[in-house]
Amino acid sequence: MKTIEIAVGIAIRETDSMEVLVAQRLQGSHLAGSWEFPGGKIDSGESPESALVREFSEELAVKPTHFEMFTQIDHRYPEREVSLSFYLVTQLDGEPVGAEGQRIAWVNMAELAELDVPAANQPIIEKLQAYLGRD
Ligand SMILES: Nc1nc2c([nH]c(=O)n2[C@@H]2O[C@H](COP(=O)(O)OP(=O)(O)OP(=O)(O)O)[C@@H](O)[C@H]2O)c(=O)[nH]1
Ligand SMILES: [Mg+2]
Repeated sequence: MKTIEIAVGIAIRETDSMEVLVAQRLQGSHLAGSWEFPGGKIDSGESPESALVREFSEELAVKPTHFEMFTQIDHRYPEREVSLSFYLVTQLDGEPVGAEGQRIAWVNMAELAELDVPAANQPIIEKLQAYLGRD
């Protein structure tokens, strides 16, 4: 099975607690209805960082201006194999919207733990909770 390379951004902001930005996958897409971190497929010849910036523009109409590598994992779903590069996005130019009609939300770590997420994301979320604190 051919592995699909994906760039994903975990946008972080601090209000009363640490919050991250999640988006609900659209009907008709892989893992429809689950709450993902925005991102998508890296085009051939494209760098992961360029893909991250492009996907944030397409999906959220914002520009990540500060980001760093967080972690990388490979995951095999029954129907496809993905290689996911997760970035921590600490600064955005603009206010994110669901530019493709998807629901988006800023959630704290407790709220994130309650969401239905892609199976590949579970270890990432645990790492994020350890990194940001649980509340
Ligand atoms: N964006 C994103 N994709 C994820 C996450 N976790 C995870 O397993 N994936 C999987 O990685 C793949 C991402 O592809 P995508 O559908 O977002 O790709 P895309 O934005 O380029 O859309 P497209 O299919 O319309 O070209 C999907 O199979 C998705 O299920 C995540 O947190 N964010
Ligand atoms: Mg996408």
